[in-house]
Amino acid sequence: MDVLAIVATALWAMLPAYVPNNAAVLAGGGRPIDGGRSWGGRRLLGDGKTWRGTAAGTLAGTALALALNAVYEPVAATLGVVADPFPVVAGLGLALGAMVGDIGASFLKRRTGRERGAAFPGLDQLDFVVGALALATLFAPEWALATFRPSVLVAVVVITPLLHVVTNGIAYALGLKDEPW
Ligand SMILES: CC(C)=CCC/C(C)=C/CC/C(C)=C/CC/C(C)=C/COC[C@@H](COP(=O)(O)O)OC/C=C(\C)CC/C=C(\C)CC/C=C(\C)CCC=C(C)C
Ligand SMILES: Nc1ccn([C@@H]2O[C@H](COP(=O)(O)OP(=O)(O)OP(=O)(O)O)[C@@H](O)[C@H]2O)c(=O)n1
Ligand SMILES: [Mg+2]
Repeated sequence: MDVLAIVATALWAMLPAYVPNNAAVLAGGGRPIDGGRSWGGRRLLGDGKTWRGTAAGTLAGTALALALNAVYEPVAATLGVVADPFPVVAGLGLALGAMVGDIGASFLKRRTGRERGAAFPGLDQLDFVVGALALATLFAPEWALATFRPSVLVAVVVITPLLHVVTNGIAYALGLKDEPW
């Protein structure tokens, strides 16, 4: 695979894991998943992880995977994407995994004394990637292992932090987030 095909495949395959983060920001808020509970004097997760945001993110990512399948032939082939269409369980795994990874990162951030919204460079950019790849591999092992070959994984790990910084900057500029990370 040439570099362009590797990058296009990484972006294409990760879209159902990227968009949940955006959807959660747009639809987030409401009752926190941890119900306000604390552990060791600090919140379990914090008010940044809500049921509505998690549900919206999971739905948006899964729906996007199915939408991408609908345009798979003309778009993926043109972009040089080397991946099979998303099995619905792969879309679900990517989307739910992104949310679970982000929730896990919030748990760790609270345990290390970071308040809600505090930056944790590296973790903030890759938490949802770990969750998405883990759940996609769990739910759809054949598709995930065939799609996320080593070269594509390297592209995901390199590109995602850049995308995360840019889109968080856009969200902050648009007033959608209180901090640009
Ligand atoms: C191109 C297609 C098919 C879909 C793109 C769908 C889409 C919604 C793009 C919007 C990206 C954007 C500019 C959003 C800004 C506004 C917003 C709602 C931001 C809020 O989210 C910020 C942040 C929150 O995450 P956090 O909780 O962890 O802090 O979101 C994190 C961002 C990412 C995880 C990465 C986002 C990247 C994308 C949404 C995809 C970018 C799309 C491409 C690079 C093109 C796809 C290329 C190919 C070859 C398919
Ligand atoms: N499962 C989720 C994830 C995100 N969000 C919404 O998206 C915003 C941005 O998400 P993120 O940056 O991950 O949360 P933070 O507020 O920074 O909280 P934390 O410090 O726990 O990351 C959150 O404030 C929240 O409004 C949500 O409601 N539910
Ligand atoms: Mg944050």
